[in-house]
Amino acid sequence: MNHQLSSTIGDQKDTEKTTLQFFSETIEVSTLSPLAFFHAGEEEFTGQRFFWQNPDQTFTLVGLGHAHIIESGLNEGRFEEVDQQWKKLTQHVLTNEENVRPVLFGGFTFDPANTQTGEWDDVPEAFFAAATYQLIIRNGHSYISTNYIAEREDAGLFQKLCKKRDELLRASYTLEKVEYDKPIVVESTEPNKAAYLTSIEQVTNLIQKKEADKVVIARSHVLKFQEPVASANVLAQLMNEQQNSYLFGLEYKNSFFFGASPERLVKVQDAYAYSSCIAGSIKRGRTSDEDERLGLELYNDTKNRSEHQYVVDMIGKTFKDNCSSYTIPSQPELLKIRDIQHLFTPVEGHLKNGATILQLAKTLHPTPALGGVPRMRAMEVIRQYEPMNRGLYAAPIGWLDDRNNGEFAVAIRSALLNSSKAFLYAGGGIVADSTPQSEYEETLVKFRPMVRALGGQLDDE
Ligand SMILES: C=C(O[C@@H]1C=C(C(=O)O)C=C[C@H]1O)C(=O)O
Ligand SMILES: [Mg+2]
Repeated sequence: MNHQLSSTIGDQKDTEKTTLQFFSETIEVSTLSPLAFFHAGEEEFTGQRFFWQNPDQTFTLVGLGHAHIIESGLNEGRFEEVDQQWKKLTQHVLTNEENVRPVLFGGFTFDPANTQTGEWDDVPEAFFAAATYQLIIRNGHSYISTNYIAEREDAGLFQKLCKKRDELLRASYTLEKVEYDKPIVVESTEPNKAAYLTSIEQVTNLIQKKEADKVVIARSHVLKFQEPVASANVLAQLMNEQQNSYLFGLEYKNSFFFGASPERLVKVQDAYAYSSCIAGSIKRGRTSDEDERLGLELYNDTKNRSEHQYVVDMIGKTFKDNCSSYTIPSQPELLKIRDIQHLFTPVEGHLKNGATILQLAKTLHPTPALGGVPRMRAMEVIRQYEPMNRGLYAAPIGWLDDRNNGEFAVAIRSALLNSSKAFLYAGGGIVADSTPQSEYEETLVKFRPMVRALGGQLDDE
């Protein structure tokens, strides 16, 4: 591939012999199902795959195999560590296609200071990967990049990688016809329901005593299946059922963390940044009349409006600090997705001072939509009262390239699948006038997308 590749930074001859180079060769292929491509990697790359699709389906990303992983165990400094390592790794990118950049995909845990043990014990505080085989589908074009990192070009390795790429591609075209059966659930439990209900009462009291303004409390729901469930199967269900959401999936060892989130944390495209304030919730109606009535009820409800406003204030301040100009509407709109309606305020602006997407993610996380106000006090309250460790749930998940473009969603409406067991997560914003029963019911609505995808029982479907 030597003669086709050109270095994006400086002259290759200037680089020291020991410098690592990022070799990336891209081919454009005919329209390809991203799910089939993901599935094609099952035999060889299970545990080393990722999947991402944005809500309007203009950008899809699939990774098979790890060309490189970046992990961090740091509490403070994990965002910076990922940022620095990625910059170093992509200092010398050699590519034949300037417009398809190497991508890093992964996520952060919600709270590295949480010490509760459980299903997340293995997972580092930050886990990111650059894929050996990276599929990007955008504007109707499908590109597969074959990536490896080495001190110098390795023609033998590259040839082997290309052979495998062609096999994966052929397998993908056959796998497009696969039909996926819903998993069969044999057990469904709410392991910490009582503890959750008590915690809502305690946290509401504490807020009434002005120890905090808002705290988001979550809980889990556990499903067990007749047989191990494949990652590709749950992605297939999400692609069918959860349009208008970020669809994401990240394999780590024997686990698969996946979800369908409506919530953008941050997107950066050519130094322009976008975020979204999403907080305040009500179910969908069974008829359009009922749906409209519920929407109006949500819109005019002081409890939900206050939950929402804390998020607007905080994200608005972040944009004020980081942008030369930005826009934030003065009133929220309603965001309607399959099972739920939310109050929604979009925010966008021109970045100044060259803030990186990871710096913005660090500043924004956790917004009061998932943490609370004041932030530090809310985190302490969550650690003390929430009956679990969130792991990657409610935290930033997404991608960035080597040119500071990228996008992170907030990993809600999500679950951790481990062979024939899944942990589903949902929470809600607690303010002074919250009540345990209505918060519990709100989490039931938020569990629905994952329960549906995994073949669980929904009372009205
Ligand atoms: C915490 C979750 O969702 C968040 C909490 C919301 C609320 O309390 O109204 C709404 C949207 C999300 O920001 C979740 O889905 O688990
Ligand atoms: Mg709420």
